[in-house]
Amino acid sequence: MEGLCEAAGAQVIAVVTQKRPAVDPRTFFGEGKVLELVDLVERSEATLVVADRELSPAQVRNLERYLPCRVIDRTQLILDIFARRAITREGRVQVEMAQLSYLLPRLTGRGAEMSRLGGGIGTRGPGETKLELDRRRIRTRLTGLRRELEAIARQRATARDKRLRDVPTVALVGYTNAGKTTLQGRWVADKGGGGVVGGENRLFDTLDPAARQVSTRLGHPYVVIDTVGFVENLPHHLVEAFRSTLEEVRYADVIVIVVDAGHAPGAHLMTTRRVLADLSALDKPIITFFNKIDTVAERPGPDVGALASLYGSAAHGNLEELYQTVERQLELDEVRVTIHVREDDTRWQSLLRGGRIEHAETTASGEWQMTAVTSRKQAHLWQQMQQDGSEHDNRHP
Ligand SMILES: Nc1nc2c(ncn2[C@@H]2O[C@H](COP(=O)(O)OP(=O)(O)OP(=O)(O)O)[C@@H](O)[C@H]2O)c(=O)[nH]1
Ligand SMILES: [Mg+2]
Repeated sequence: MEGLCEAAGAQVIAVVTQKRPAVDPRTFFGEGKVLELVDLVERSEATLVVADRELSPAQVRNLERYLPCRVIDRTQLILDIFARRAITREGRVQVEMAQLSYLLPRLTGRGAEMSRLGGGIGTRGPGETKLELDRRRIRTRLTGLRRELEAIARQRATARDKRLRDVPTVALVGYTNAGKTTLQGRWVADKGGGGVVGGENRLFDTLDPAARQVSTRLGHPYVVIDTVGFVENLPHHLVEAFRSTLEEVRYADVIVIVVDAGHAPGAHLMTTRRVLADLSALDKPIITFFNKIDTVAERPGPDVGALASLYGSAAHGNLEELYQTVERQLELDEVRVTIHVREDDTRWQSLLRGGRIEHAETTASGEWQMTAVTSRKQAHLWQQMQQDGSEHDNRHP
């Protein structure tokens, strides 16, 4: 919560917690705690109170009656961060939809309600959102935004179809600030020759999934997709609005969960897996990658070790091992195969798409014997072709 506040540009003065069998339906916190808050706000001259749960509109109103400052909830805070970060049209449309859906049930139809919202955290709207829009106009706007988003989603699906036809995809997912964008940048630098894109040390730095192509040593291409970071209790409106963006994860061939090994790795891994479950993506090949290993004294730390044994395919900060695991999963890793072919049979050339001949000689029976290095997938296709055995089979794998 403190991280989220800082991401929204707020400075955290104090953290107040309360343990209670049930929330007070009127003021969320109990009466004594509210009075304690009033005192704290007055003494510290704080200008904002953020509740780490979703508040009802009535609870916000009642709290603001006591407190000499604005009161917002976790959802509003996250919406605000997203509004600041959204860059592309799709990102902006998604955030605005989420903001308006959040706002809609909170409007009472009286102008006074709306004019109470001044500037500052939790009130920012992207684009031409005007907070004085009434309900009907908000609904009309929502319909328009939904249409626009559908059109963008169609474009995205077309682009994705085109990409999927050609190359397999790896999606980097994980808690916000885990290091996904940085990892993608290094991947591209190590494998694709592209420049490194440095991630920013701030929450929800990436809102728009960026796809970048890399290739294996043998030249087989694949795409690494960076995605929006997860956080626990991601507001429902946001999950809905960002569904088309998150869809990218569902279409990936392999998912790499990036975990900051030095920062609540267990809790963040659970949150990430829960979001993946929501996206029905848990049945995909998943590789858990423990990142920022340099920040933990022991390597790997005891909890990281336990998590790693729980989620078998984990790699500890070793990038080469990660690339290899991913490429093996995509069947793009190198294998060595020995083949026997007649001189006039040229089908073997398809085996070498992106591969190379390591050794060749003529055998006593007049056949060629060759040792080829190629991808597992090509070798597999070659084997199938041999089994099909048709002389005229000139399909290109
Ligand atoms: N010490 C250390 N810091 C790292 C490592 N990888 C990334 N970082 C830092 O962690 C911060 C966050 O990195 P990003 O790559 O932006 O993280 P992200 O997961 O893309 O974050 P969001 O897009 O906000 O979800 C940046 O300041 C990085 O420099 C690492 O291996 N070690
Ligand atoms: Mg990022």
